[in-house]
Amino acid sequence: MAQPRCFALELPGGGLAHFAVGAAGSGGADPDPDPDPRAAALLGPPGRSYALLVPGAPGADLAARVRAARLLRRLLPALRRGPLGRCERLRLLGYRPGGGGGLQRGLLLRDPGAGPATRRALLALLDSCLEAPRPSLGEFGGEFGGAGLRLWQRPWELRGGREWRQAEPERVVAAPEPALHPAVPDLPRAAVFPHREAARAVLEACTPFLPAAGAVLELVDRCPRQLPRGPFPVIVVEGLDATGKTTVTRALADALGAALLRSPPAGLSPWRQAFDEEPDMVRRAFYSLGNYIAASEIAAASARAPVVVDRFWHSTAAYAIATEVSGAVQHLPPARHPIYQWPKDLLRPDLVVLLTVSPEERRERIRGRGLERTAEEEELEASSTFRQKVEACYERMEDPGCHAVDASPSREQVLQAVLGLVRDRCPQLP
Ligand SMILES: Nc1ncnc2c1ncn2[C@@H]1O[C@H](COP(=O)(O)OP(=O)(O)O)[C@@H](O)[C@H]1O
Ligand SMILES: Nc1ccn([C@@H]2O[C@H](COP(=O)(O)OP(=O)(O)O)[C@@H](O)[C@H]2O)c(=O)n1
Repeated sequence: MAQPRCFALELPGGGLAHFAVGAAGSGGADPDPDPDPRAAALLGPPGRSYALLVPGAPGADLAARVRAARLLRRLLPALRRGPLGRCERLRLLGYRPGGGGGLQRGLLLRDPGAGPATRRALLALLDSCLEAPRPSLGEFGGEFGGAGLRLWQRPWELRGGREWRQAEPERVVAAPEPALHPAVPDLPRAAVFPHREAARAVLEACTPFLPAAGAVLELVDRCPRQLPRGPFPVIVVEGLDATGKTTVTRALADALGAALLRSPPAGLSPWRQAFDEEPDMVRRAFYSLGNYIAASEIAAASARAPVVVDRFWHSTAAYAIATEVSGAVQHLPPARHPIYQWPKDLLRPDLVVLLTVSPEERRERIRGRGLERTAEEEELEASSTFRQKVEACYERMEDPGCHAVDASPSREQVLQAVLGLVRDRCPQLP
């Protein structure tokens, strides 16, 4: 019997509901336990739901994983148009219990009207995906019977390469919530790269279709792997957008007579937008390599003076984990998990300051700054769950950890608080 396919469905408001399709998910005493009622409410009548998933690829096949990630990103605009635009979209992750077989990333589309137009639009979307592998499409349904609501899923299959038919229904049953979020084992390959080579390999796989990848690889390959850093301290300032990083780093650099650097470094600015439009896996590889290029500049500068850095590896890791791990804070990898460990081949700062302000103060400062916001900043604004996950990841970082500083007071008070921390933690400062 094929192993059950399990799914993690991100619920409105940030929870997660797990269910299985095919063989009984739990394998427990009752062969057909009904799924989590929160999932059942989103899968069963009166509306109609569809699972649109991009096939996973084994970890080693980077080109296939990049292709799959780009395919899903390419589908998103079409999912906001016509009948599909009227559907509720919820993040859906397909996985095998115990790992293996590659994660399937995608969406659950909930059509409240349960009309045929949605199904037609989805099959037309699949027809437009000419390159292999195509996304998979499963349609959910259910019947009320003596034992209550019985849910099933029927995959759509292309018969003879030209006719879409529905396969036999498979039961939707309960599945136990795994100890770790199903995306966590994949993080070191997909988003939080443990060393330069892991990030480099992703951009290498992009060079056939993304010229910017070749340009960034050229820059990072000029950076020596062994970095003789100087005697002066390296201080990183981290925090959510609009917490005051730019303001604090400038004032701190002035006060210390320090060099002021940032990651990604200015030299990567010509390609940043191109990567921000790529899927998360590619985007995170870009920012990871940006950290290695910035490290080269930091090492050189630390021979001459203290160095202050605006964002570094903690930004890359915190945003990557908070993005990849669906659900809420409780679904993140627990504190002490290795994913929060600083990469062994990346220059390690002497102090990391984490600026924190209340959501209200942050909103006020964003308004005051008046600049347009990136999609990620919009997400931070729209989703308190995402923001809480980023903050929780920052707090779980280790070796070095982040030292939180309340950045709500006046600019001068915040600067004095940071200077006090620097003097405590960087005794080598002249
Ligand atoms: N301590 C502070 N009190 C009030 N406003 C501040 C303070 N620090 C920064 N700001 C303002 O908040 C906005 C965001 O600050 P900025 O330094 O750009 O944050 P970040 O670099 O973290 O996005 C700017 O308009 C800045 O002038
Ligand atoms: N070292 C870094 C810096 C930024 N980033 C990503 O880039 C986003 C915005 O960076 P930014 O420099 O524009 O943010 P601000 O400093 O303008 O607030 C962050 O939220 C991260 O997702 C990263 O992953 N790693």
